[in-house]
Amino acid sequence: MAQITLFPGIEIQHLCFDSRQAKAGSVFFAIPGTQVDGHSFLPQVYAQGCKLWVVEKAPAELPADVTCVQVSDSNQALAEAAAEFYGHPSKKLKLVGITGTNGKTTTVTLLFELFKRLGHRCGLISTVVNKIEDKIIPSTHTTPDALSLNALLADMVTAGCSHAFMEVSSHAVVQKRIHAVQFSGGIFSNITRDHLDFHETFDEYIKAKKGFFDALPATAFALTNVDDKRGMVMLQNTAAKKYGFGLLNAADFKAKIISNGVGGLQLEIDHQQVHAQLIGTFNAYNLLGIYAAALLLGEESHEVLVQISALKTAPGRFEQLAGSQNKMGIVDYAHTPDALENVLKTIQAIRDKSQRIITVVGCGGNRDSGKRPIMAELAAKYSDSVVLTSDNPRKEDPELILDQMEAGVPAALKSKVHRVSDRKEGIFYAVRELAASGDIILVAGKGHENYQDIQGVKYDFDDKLVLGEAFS
Ligand SMILES: CC(=O)N[C@H]1[C@@H](OP(=O)(O)OP(=O)(O)OC[C@H]2O[C@@H](n3ccc(=O)[nH]c3=O)[C@H](O)[C@@H]2O)O[C@H](CO)[C@@H](O)[C@@H]1O[C@H](C)C(=O)N[C@@H](C)C(=O)N[C@H](CCC(=O)O)C(=O)O
Ligand SMILES: Nc1ncnc2c1ncn2[C@@H]1O[C@H](COP(=O)(O)OP(=O)(O)OP(=O)(O)O)[C@@H](O)[C@H]1O
Ligand SMILES: N[C@H](CCC[C@H](N)C(=O)O)C(=O)O
Ligand SMILES: [Mg+2]
Repeated sequence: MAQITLFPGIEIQHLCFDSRQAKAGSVFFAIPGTQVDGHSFLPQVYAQGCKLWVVEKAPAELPADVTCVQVSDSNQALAEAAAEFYGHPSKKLKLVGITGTNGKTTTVTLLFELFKRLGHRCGLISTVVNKIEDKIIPSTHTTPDALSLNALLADMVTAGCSHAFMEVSSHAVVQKRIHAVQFSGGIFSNITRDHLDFHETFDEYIKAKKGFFDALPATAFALTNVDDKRGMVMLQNTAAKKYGFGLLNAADFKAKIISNGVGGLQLEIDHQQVHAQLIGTFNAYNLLGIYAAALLLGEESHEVLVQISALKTAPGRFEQLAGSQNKMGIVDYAHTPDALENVLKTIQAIRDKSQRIITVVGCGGNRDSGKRPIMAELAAKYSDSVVLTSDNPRKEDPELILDQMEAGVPAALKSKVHRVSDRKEGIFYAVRELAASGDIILVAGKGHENYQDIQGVKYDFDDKLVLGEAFS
């Protein structure tokens, strides 16, 4: 029980924004959503005994025993109430958020593992999993809704955590999921096309990410990738202390790649050499980003580098699987054109030239359709053979998604491309029919995911398990 500013003098037992959870003692926030309008459930919540409402639009008839507060933005009101209800847990933690198209999960996972190694009690909020120290809490979103987020942060405080690392998605900024959450630091990884189904234009998508930095307090640090074209723009209006990291341009934190191979990356950071187990130039950025964040949080440079060398890749991110006949499998979450290009370039750079690259890739349904032809073209450009297949078709027809992908493949590359809409059959075809001894099979797009969403039903599916089966 707690009091919140919206309802002075009333003891609140519970906050909710889903009518199905409303009961006596709850405050119900009516939110206009993308599918339905939360205001249409007001009669239902009343019938369930919930008489404290927060609305954007005043109801035509208000029962006499209901206290209704009208606000201009229910999402924002919910975020403020959630922070109050849970006692502003973010202020009791060193909370660092990261935004960007790619690298968020990798960065927060590495930061969480690094800070545990440095002796701190930590929390993690990510696409793959949420954690309070070693306790696992399943993740449903990259960034949880404001209520779940504040509840999770409060549990971290109760568990004695000093630090928490979380992903900040562009959806979360727009829907105010992080409004009223106080960050000690913000990191920007990069921005390339994605989610244009939701944001409509690339400018809107950039604006959403920038909104995270605009809202940081002066006490926080804002750390940006200066090698990204939009890196400086992100920090233009922030009150936070500004820092940059990069491999190419002048920056507060700089790194040089000494070597990049199957065994990992050899980097020079701050005139010190460090060997990391992660592979690829994009991971050099992720590693430099976490090094910079660690120093900005007060950690000692040498100790940080010692611990960085022990870090392993995040689940489903460039995970390697050895197969029969020396075939090598790589499972990676590349589901954007930029990520796919980076991963394929990395494989090209580290492979032995006799090894051919066979890529299995699809594009999710009910998501940005503009990336489909681009991803198929990139797959064909950088691979010796490609199997276009399904990746969470959701409510769309998988064959139509494949038609859109195939349309992006230039005529000269068409002979490399095969089409097998069933993902399991696609992986088997790549491993058993297309790959020869020693070849590399990249299975891209689903990484850690353990389901395939077809028509709203989530069927068990794990790229790593299927790949293992195909190898056996
Ligand atoms: C597009 C989007 O972000 N949608 C999120 C949004 O839902 P919505 O606006 O569609 O809500 P809605 O279904 O129209 O309902 C409107 C309101 O009515 C309420 N309602 C609904 C039904 C009912 O019976 N009673 C009731 O009260 C709902 O609780 C809601 O408050 O608010 C919901 C509650 O917080 C989220 O679960 C939902 O995430 C959906 C499932 C989703 O797929 N989101 C993805 C796109 C997402 O958020 N992705 C990002 C980024 C991913 C990445 O790049 O990593 C993420 O952070 O995960
Ligand atoms: N710094 C980076 N720059 C570009 N690509 C990257 C970077 N880090 C990882 N990738 C690629 O992007 C994929 C997704 O990485 P990761 O899961 O860390 O990103 P994310 O931002 O959390 O994605 P999502 O928005 O789906 O949660 C990886 O599997 C890899 O292919
Ligand atoms: N967070 C991203 C993940 C996409 C992963 C891919 N497997 C897909 O389902 O499209 C999204 O929801 O758009
Ligand atoms: Mg993520």
